Amino acid sequence: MLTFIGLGLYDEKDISCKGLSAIRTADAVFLEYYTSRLMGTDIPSMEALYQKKIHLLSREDVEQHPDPILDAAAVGSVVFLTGGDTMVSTTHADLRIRAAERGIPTQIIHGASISSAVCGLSGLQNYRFGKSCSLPFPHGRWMPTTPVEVIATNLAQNLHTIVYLDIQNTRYMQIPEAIVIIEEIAEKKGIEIPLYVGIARAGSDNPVVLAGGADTLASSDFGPPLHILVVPAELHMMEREFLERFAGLAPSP
Ligand SMILES: C[S@@+](CC[C@H](N)C(=O)[O-])C[C@H]1O[C@@H](n2cnc3c(N)ncnc32)[C@H](O)[C@@H]1O
Repeated sequence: MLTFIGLGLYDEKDISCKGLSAIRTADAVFLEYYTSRLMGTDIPSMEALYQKKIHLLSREDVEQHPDPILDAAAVGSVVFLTGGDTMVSTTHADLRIRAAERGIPTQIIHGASISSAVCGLSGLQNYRFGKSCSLPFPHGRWMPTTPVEVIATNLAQNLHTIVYLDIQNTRYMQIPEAIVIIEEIAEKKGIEIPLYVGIARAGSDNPVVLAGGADTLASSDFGPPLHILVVPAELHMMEREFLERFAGLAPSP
């Protein structure tokens, strides 16, 4: 049996009771820590709560050499852990399909996801979101243009956009840096982005949520990662009021 478990958003205590008991009774525990991370904890604290040794997996382990995970799941009970919810903005559907091809039973135990936390913390209504995008770190002079194209397409259809920010080993893209990159590309393409919402440390006791223009957010201190950005479409009345009350948006004249 291969059980995919979402760990939730911030620390080891965000896991569901169902997820915790599946880990405690598992024969092997694998953790994928490259798509997202629980910044309020560390692996020794997770192992202490789970009462299990964690095997840390790289992207190559999961996407190119998953056989050790599948071999273990063919003969015992294996749990595969991911930050957030396990199938949201990840490629783990592929691993579930590979398990099914080998006749290995699978199940999912869900965790809280940043994609729904964004709606709760910003007041932006979930049914008004278009396609989301990821902003990678630039390589030398190369800058990714796709995220800005996704934002422009969504804005044209009056839809909000989630922008996931890159994680590379222990380097985490932060909101001010992301805005500088997006604004540089948007300017070259003649696209104007009137408003951003930046969210830091969703799921912690002190999340920061700020709404404003590029200059305001690029010069704001959001504190430690993880960070995420939303580019809102035209705001509905209640969305505007929520952002004014909870995210420092300047009241409209
Ligand atoms: C590729 S997505 C994976 C989403 C995850 N599977 C989930 O359901 O939450 C990871 C990105 O989401 C954002 N993110 C995840 N957790 C976050 C948190 N607690 N606070 C702010 N941003 C977060 C960061 O931009 C991070 O790089």
